[in-house]
Amino acid sequence: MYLLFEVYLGLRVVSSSSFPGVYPACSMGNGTSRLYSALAKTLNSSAASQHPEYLVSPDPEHLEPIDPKELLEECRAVLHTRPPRFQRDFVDLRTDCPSSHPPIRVMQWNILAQALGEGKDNFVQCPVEALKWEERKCLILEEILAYQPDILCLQEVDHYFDTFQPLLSRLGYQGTFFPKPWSPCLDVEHNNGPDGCALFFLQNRFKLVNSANIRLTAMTLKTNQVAIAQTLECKESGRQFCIAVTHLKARTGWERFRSAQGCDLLQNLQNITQGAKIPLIVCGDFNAEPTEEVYKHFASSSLNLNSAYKLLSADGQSEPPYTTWKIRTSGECRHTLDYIWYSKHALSVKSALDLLTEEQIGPNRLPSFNYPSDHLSLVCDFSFNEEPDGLL
Ligand SMILES: NC(=O)C1=CN([C@@H]2O[C@H](COP(=O)(O)OP(=O)(O)OC[C@H]3O[C@@H](n4cnc5c(N)ncnc54)[C@H](OP(=O)(O)O)[C@@H]3O)[C@@H](O)[C@H]2O)C=CC1
Ligand SMILES: [Mg+2]
Repeated sequence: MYLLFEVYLGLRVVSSSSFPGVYPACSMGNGTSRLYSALAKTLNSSAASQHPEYLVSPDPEHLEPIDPKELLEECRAVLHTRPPRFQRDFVDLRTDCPSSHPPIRVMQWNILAQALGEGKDNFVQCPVEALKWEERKCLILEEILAYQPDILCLQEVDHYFDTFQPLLSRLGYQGTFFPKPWSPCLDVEHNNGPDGCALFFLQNRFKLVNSANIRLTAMTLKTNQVAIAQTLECKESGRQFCIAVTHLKARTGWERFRSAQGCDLLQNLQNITQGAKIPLIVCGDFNAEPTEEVYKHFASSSLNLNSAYKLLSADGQSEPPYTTWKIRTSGECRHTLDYIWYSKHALSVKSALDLLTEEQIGPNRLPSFNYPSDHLSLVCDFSFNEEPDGLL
């Protein structure tokens, strides 16, 4: 017990990237570490903004494995006064491509930075008690443990080194974090450090071949938005693929900026996949509806990408009606902003997790006592097409 309440500190590890214009990846592993504290409640979170603990990572050799069931039980004990989890089902998208290898389950999720949720987002219908980190982190972990993704692509992570990295590494994941250069979290009093993108994969399923932290540019200018791209090799099949996570610039009026960031990301992914010779999965909060230019760039790219969640629609051509739904002072915001793009010739989507219904979300929308983020998680099971037709 008390798995949730252990906190680790360690040393920063930097590995080099072979891709031009991209930053070296700050990946966990190979560091020195020490067990730091027993109770998370003793964590002085404001200290994280004075000392860059978010740049350090622990030594996995010192981490005891956790039984996921034990962690889930612990989460449920913390959440016992809350309403039960929403039921969401996987929709079978039967393809004619039987695969001899187990599917690759990918989760895309903007988990809502704690500092932004409490200090900046203005969720006027969400009680502050629903946002308490000690409980909200359990709702996030419960969601991850419920679906057990092989790969986890997260945005707005501002509790990487004190929560997700130590716990997920003990569940068998290898993680990488790339904070935003000027995270708005840092403007919030008692923040826990910058937010950023995080990418986790199960070490027993994949071997890391290459990792790149990318600071996105727009019209050649460096921006505040980032991406992580990793080439992984499946241990079962020996096949390689590239997985990327990003969080593009938010807000209306920034459509051309997002479009430029998308072009930069596509260019980086072209280089990394050698012109899509390696199959690609791109997860992200694009902060863009399907009508926006950046969406169209991805849909028409020479990387031959399709958006997985379109497959849930009757004709396979329409994105879901929403992936985020919240009420701010400015009013109700219901948008489709989150996507899982994949190489449509090399990969098949075997199933996808259905979204929450309007009834489940409820009149006060998200986040809520039942659901920890204003964005829904997206989860897909992918398989490699057995006989790629040569056009990835
Ligand atoms: N110190 C410095 O010199 C600099 C500081 N900064 C800081 O960074 C901030 C901007 O960073 P940037 O990366 O461009 O931020 P973004 O505009 O991309 O938004 C940051 C976050 O705000 C959320 N958000 C979106 N819409 C709203 C809204 N209407 N109200 C409240 N929150 C919203 C987004 O969530 P979601 O994606 O879920 O919609 C996102 O995570 C500045 O406000 C400043 O604090 C930036 C540059 C320099
Ligand atoms: Mg947000």
